Amino acid sequence: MKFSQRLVTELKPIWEANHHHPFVQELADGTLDIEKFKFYMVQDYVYLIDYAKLFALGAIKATDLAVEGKFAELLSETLNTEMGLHRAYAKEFGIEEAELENANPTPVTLSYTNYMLSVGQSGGLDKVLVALLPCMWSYNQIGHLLKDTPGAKHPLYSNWVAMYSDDEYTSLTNWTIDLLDEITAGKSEAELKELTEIFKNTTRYEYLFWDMAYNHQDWPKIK
Ligand SMILES: Cc1ncc(CN)c(N)n1
Repeated sequence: MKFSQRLVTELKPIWEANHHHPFVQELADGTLDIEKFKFYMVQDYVYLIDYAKLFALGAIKATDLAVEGKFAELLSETLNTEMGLHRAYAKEFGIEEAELENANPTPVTLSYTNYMLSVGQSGGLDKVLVALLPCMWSYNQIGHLLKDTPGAKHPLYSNWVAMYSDDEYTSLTNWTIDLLDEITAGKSEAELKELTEIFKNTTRYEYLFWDMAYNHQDWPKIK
């Protein structure tokens, strides 16, 4: 069995909990409170500033030129296309770009990005991949799940659904999954277990991120 198939089989309950989170469900129904979406969008922008660096780490740790180039493409897509969507939303909400960029990360945002970056910096390409993959892969699946829901026609949420179900995003996600399968073929059970733990942690962070956005979880208001 390919390692990617093993991951989704082993982690099915968490994986599906992400798909069924109320934030995602209400996005699909088009009933999500706009204030929750705004809070999410700002936090997601701050998240992506650091997440994009994982692709730079992928390029550093790549052992061939084609892989290095693809990570450069992923970095560029994140900074320009994906974050471009957030900048367009911010404009619509009257949020200045500087405000977006300098927003204070919540405890969950900070912990999630710090975890990924620390795993990515200390490990090889395999660890970079399992750290970053739940983010891409779960959003691509959610994008496809939402393609035929009212959310895909919603005046505000349709662009979000279109971004993550898009062919380009799907093909970059599939490339990343295939690379993981390629470089994990032949690894020992102990190595695969360690990689599964990292993938599990970032999958759980995805859940925490939806929860943080849905419940507006921020730092305590103590001066
Ligand atoms: C928290 C989070 N996870 C995943 C994605 C998709 N790149 C995102 N924008 N934000």
